Amino acid sequence: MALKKGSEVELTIDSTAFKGKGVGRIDGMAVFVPGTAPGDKVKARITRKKKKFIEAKLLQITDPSPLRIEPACSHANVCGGCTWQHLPYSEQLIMKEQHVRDHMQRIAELDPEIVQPIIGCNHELYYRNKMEYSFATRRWLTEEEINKDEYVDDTGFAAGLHAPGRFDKILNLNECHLQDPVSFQILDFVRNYCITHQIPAFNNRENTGFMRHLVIRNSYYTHDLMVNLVTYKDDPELTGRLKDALLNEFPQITTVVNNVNDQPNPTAVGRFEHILYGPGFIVDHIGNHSFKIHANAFFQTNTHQAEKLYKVAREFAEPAKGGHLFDLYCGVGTLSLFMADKAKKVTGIELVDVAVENARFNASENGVDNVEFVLGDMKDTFNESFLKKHGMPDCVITDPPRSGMHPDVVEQLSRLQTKRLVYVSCNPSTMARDLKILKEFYRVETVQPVDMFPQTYHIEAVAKLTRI
Ligand SMILES: C[S@@+](CC[C@H](N)C(=O)[O-])C[C@H]1O[C@@H](n2cnc3c(N)ncnc32)[C@H](O)[C@@H]1O
Repeated sequence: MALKKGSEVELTIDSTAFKGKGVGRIDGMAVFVPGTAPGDKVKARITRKKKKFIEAKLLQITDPSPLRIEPACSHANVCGGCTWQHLPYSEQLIMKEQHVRDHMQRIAELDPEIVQPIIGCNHELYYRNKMEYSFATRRWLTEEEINKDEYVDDTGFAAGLHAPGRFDKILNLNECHLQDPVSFQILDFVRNYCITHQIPAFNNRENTGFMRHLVIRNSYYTHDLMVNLVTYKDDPELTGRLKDALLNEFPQITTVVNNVNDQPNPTAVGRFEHILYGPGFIVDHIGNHSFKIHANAFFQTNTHQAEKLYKVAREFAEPAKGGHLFDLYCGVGTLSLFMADKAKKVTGIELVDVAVENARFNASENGVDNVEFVLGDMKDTFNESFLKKHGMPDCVITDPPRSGMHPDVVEQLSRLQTKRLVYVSCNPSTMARDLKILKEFYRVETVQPVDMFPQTYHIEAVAKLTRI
């Protein structure tokens, strides 16, 4: 069989790779086919051929895997939000655990046996406390729509989620099952309001238009509900009218904010923010503590499961009892407060100023006085003079973003004389990359996968390291 770009191939999918793609083999060569399940027999077209692997696009499932189930959502096969809805949750968990094992073995070169059985989530749908929807003037057309004979309108106003791997195309959502149902109702209302009142979506090619994103945050325990309108221009009259319409339709909304991002970058974080209604933040709980969360501050998106994750981190940090704990990449101080009662002192570092403000407020609001939070970029802040000023830690918890830790931070941790390091990560590949370096200085004792994101390939994991 000719294995070159454009060739059609037939194969059986036997496993999944990280990022959710199905993997089959032709002549011993791994072929990655997105949208497939182990056991599927498929026809696919080669889109990329590298020395060690091939990427292919699914053309047809000729014999579906017995594992397949009917997805809950009609967008499941084309949406970038959930890519594993065609698999039962029990299978998703098996695959996620295996991915963590594979990463520890292949990238970190660790014994995969250190990976513990995964901790699953009780809620398979509607588990998110935050959704970030986007608007666009052009909507993503599925192949089926493109191949239809009649004309398909792809202009106008689309509101929804990105098509997989595409930042310029938005899948116009008719349903979504990741956050409380009110979240999609608000999206649908804003879309209809904008179309009726001729408020244009942002056009990311020409940098024109108005509506960029809609971010909805709801708290799991207090039922606070925040709507964040992210716009390209600052137009208080227009956003004021939209806010009034929203409050009229959804009286349960507790706060409305407007982030104005007048720069080309696609982020939902504005250059500045207006509070249009309510306090400008929501309050949620993890464990015994309550947390004030502003629109642009990080908060674990699965509140219920975050408590399980933090319990693992707390158990792994055990030797810190009575000692000094560092909470690197601390966000709004959630882990710091979760650990504070067992430490003499906790020092957190965080890049985002409003998150640090929230962290300080959260500490005082919860009556916790043995924590301090430092604003700064980890790679510049976490240095010798920081250690001189704040003292040596007995235990360090690090919870970096998806990209993992900056090499300078890994190097600093390698030098640090701390007994225990607890690494919390939402990306096993960058965690494995960092562990490969850290294992020269620390024994990686155990890795605990915790599923925070059902229906997706994403997986959180916590590693326990002890200084050699
Ligand atoms: C995965 S979150 C973890 C937050 C917190 N531990 C929690 O559980 O809510 C990562 C945090 O790192 C912060 N961050 C990202 N890059 C950073 C950097 N270079 N220096 C310091 N903090 C950073 C983000 O703003 C975010 O709050």
